[in-house]
Order: sequence, then C-alpha cells, then structure tokens
Amino acid sequence: MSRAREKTVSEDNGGETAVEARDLTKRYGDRVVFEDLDVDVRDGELLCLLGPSGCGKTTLLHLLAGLEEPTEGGVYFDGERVEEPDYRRGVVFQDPHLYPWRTVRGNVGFGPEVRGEAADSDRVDNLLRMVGLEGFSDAKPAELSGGMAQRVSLARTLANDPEILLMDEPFSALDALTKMELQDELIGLMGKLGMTAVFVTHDIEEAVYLGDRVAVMGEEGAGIRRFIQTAGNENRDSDGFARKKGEILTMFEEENGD
Ligand SMILES: Nc1ncnc2c1ncn2[C@@H]1O[C@H](COP(=O)(O)OP(=O)(O)OP(=O)(O)O)[C@@H](O)[C@H]1O
Repeated sequence: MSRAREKTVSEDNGGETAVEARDLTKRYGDRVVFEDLDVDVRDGELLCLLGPSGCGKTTLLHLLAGLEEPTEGGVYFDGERVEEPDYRRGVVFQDPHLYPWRTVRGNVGFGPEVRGEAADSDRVDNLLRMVGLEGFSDAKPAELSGGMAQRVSLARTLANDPEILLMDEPFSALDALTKMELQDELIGLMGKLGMTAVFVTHDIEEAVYLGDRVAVMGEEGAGIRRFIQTAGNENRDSDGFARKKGEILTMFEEENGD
C-alpha cells in the first residue's frame, strides 16, 4: 500500500510547512557549498535529498537540524529561526552511534533521561515493537547486527517524540536485503506515526522508493536543481518507478555533459 496514496501531497502546494530554508547560503572559506537555496519541507511528507558526493546534502541536513550555522539566510521551524539543535528535530546518522555500555532499552530511553524525564517504559516497549526489536531490550549494541543497531538508533530518536526526522544516509552501510527491509519498515513507521522526514541519500532508487518528493541536487555550488514528485513506496518493478528513475538519471547525465 502506498503511503503517498493515504495522504495527499500535491505537486505545487502541499499545505503546511514543517521546516523551511530561505535564501540559504553555506560557504567554507572560499568554497561555496550552495547559495540562495530555498526549500519547504511539507507537513507529513518524506522529502529525499539526492545528489552526488560533495553536493551539500549533509550540510543542508545539518543546517535544517541546527547543527551548523548558515553563512547567509536562515532555517525556520515552528515560526522561529533555527539557532541550535533541538530534540523536536530528531537526527538519525549513518553511524548509529549507540552507547556500548547501555542495553538496547537504555539506548532508546537515553534522550528523555538526558532531559531529566523518566523514560516511559511502555513507550520504549512500543517503540521497540515498532522497529521489530521486542525481545532484544536487554541486549548490548555489540550483540546486534548493523540493521538492528540502526533500528535502535531510529527508536532512540523517536523516543524524543520529534516533529520531524532528519536522516543522513541511515541505510547506506547495510547490505542490500537489510536495506530494502528497513526502507519498507521506515515507510510503515512514517505512515503510522504521520511523521515528516528529510532523508539524505545518493542512491536514486532509494530516493524514488522512499520519497514523496525528491530534491535533486547538482554538483557542489549548484544547490537544488529540481523537485521531483514521486509516488512514495511505488512497486520497484512498475513502469512509473522506472520512469522516475530514468528522469533523474537523465538529469545527472545532462549535468555531467554525457
Ligand atoms: N566543516 C567543513 N569544512 C570545510 N569544508 C567542508 C566542511 N563540511 C563539508 N565541507 C565541504 O562541503 C562540501 C559539501 O559537503 P557535504 O558533506 O555536505 O556533501 P554531501 O553531498 O553530503 O557528500 P557525501 O554524499 O559524500 O556525504 C564538500 O566539498 C565538503 O568537503
């Protein structure tokens, strides 16, 4: 079943905006990562940031998260300028960064504990069930596979009850089958929770499969070249899926002058 068909994300106006970037410029010294970039992440959508290595995907994600400061322009969330990280914008990194001395349960409950809130045991159980890790709550990270560790990382971020998930290539280190499994689980989870997400990837297939929209970025300095509306969880064997993949591939080839 398609998540995109459960909720309508229209081509030109998707309604409320969860987080937005305006005239965003990021430079490191003379190096221009992007200039005057605008992006609205719409409530309830999964927006993929897709582009070649070095085009600024992670930089943009970090700016949306408040992990980096813009050179010019700004990021706005809930009507306020983003100045620093905030648990309401949950970040999932490529490396799960689990605390090795804590159990799975201890890792998932970490965020609320740090904020001085007792981790809600039912909520932690529920999250572990949602990410398919019931029965592993007392395991230590060293006992987990890469896919399981990334599930814990996702549950740990969700335990903070974020309004938006910002994910930086979370599945790129996983084998192909585990990656596909986690992609499906993520789609199910997002639909169930009605969450908004930004997902960084350099994998065209992953972007077309996961995204409701794909922001296609050009080479370093170019920023976002185009937004492409995708169906979200469309069958990988379908004509529509192949067409979208082809469309994006052609864009990259044209950019490279092939
Ligand atoms: N702290 C930094 N100092 C200087 N340059 C940086 C810094 N962080 C990133 N860059 C540069 O900014 C550009 C964009 O980097 P970024 O990591 O955002 O790209 P990316 O699209 O996420 O790449 P990848 O897919 O390889 O992760 C790169 O040229 C990178 O070397």
